[in-house]
Amino acid sequence: RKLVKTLLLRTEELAQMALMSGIWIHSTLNVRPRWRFCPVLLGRVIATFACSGEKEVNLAVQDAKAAFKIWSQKSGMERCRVLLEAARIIRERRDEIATVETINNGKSIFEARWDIDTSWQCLEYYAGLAGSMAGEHIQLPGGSFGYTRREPLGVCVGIGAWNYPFQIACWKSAPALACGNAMIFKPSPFTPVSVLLLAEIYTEAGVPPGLFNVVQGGAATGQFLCLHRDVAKVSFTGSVPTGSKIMEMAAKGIKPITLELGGKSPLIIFSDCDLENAVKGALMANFLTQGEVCCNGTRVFVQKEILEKFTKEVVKLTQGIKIGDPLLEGTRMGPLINRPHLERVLGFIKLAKEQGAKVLCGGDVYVPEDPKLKDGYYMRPCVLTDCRDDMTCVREEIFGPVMSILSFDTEAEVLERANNTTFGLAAGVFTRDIQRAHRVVAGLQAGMCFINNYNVSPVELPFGGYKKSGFGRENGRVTIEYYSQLKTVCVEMGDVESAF
Ligand SMILES: NC(=O)c1ccc[n+]([C@@H]2O[C@H](COP(=O)([O-])OP(=O)(O)OC[C@H]3O[C@@H](n4cnc5c(N)ncnc54)[C@H](O)[C@@H]3O)[C@@H](O)[C@H]2O)c1
Ligand SMILES: NCCCC=O
Repeated sequence: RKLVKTLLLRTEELAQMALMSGIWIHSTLNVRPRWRFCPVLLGRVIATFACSGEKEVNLAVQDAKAAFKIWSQKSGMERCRVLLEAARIIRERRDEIATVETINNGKSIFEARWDIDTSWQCLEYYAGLAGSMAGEHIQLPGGSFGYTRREPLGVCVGIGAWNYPFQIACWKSAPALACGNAMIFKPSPFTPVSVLLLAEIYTEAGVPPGLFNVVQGGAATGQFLCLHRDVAKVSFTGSVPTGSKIMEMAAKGIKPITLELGGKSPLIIFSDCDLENAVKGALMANFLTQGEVCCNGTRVFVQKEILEKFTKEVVKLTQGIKIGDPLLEGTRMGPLINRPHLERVLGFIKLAKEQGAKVLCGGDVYVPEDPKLKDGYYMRPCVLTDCRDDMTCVREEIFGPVMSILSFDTEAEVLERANNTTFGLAAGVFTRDIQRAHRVVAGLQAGMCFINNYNVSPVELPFGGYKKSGFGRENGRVTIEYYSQLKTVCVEMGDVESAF
């Protein structure tokens, strides 16, 4: 807790520095237990974080177990009040948290505020459910009966990706805490800062000490958490390869897991769509958070009749996206997370060109005029056309601002092509034909489907993937199932009828 406090002080300094100079954090250092890692700001180290090793993970689990004993005995309404208070504090500190998140990740302050909104909304939503969680009463012969109790799992672990650091921590911890669990959260070492504010806020709202604990570090720290015998569940957000490792570790302890993994989602634009909305939807589907969004609709299938018109409008709007200092109100695209990732994304574009795609705009490094931003990992958002289904840019998750446009003729054809992927996180359809919209969505192999919009995140709706995009859900009522277990109690009101 002492460490967290020190880091919180550091976070305040960070926010101050950011406000003064318009900057961002990036961290590219190797992270191993007991090593220290340093997010870097404009080439300067801005904070130093200690990686948690086995000893620290054990301490966090020990604290969480103690807190669980207290928290799990509280009534749903008592938990509800604490979560509502935490939601209120997040709302009150929205701009401050958004500023820290912008520094943490590089996304525009405009967008970071949306993330903070979907964060406090999530806490409010599960606060509302906490008080109404209940089991069933089942009548049996002879006056006997049974009932079920919905019980928490124990100490849950949350492991987060770097693209939505604060939001991911809230989407995992809110349902976990509402169900009566404790949570230990490990953010990505690229974005270690903002979740510390969440820990502070939960404490201020009244959760017992240790109930929401943050440990810092990378893969090794994550492994200590996943393999710990007293950890009851792991909820993971990240890439498919890491998700597969989490599954292996969980299998050793027969632990339930939630996996929120990557995607290569289709966005289908039929010729009868409202073109203006479809164009706006395509930008929403591709360029939020510098394109570093798991559910992005990066395979944009456009019906041939409107291909030219749609493409022209998309390119026009894409070229108008304001790139720059993410802390400025007018900016809509900041720098990518770090240099290796920027290079990886540019590599995908190079390969796309080699494979026959045409770059209609962007796809190159962007150097802002402001000299203090010159070392940022900026690129201009890219629209690719002449794409084919077999190209690497159409098959693999790029996780950057790169939209691939493909054309199609018929509904049956596009549905087959849209589903021809190992991923299944999201999908979108733009059409004015209501029957077609629902018919196509029913045929899409994706967990989160949008009709006539894209990448909106109402916390009331379950979010999660099909196929290699994972399983389990975040948000919505169903997530209660993933953070609780049912105990059945069978009550005999008569005498024992013995076989012996
Ligand atoms: N489906 C979703 O909700 C969702 C949301 C955001 C990001 N993502 C996906 O996340 C990926 C990008 O995020 P990333 O680069 O941070 O992913 P990543 O898999 O590299 O890392 C995710 C987290 O796992 C930790 N980790 C790495 N190796 C580990 C191991 N062996 N054991 C335990 N923990 C380990 C990392 O430190 C980090 O905290 C993309 O594929 C994106 O699509 C999915
Ligand atoms: N707003 C939800 C984004 C989750 C994926 O990256």
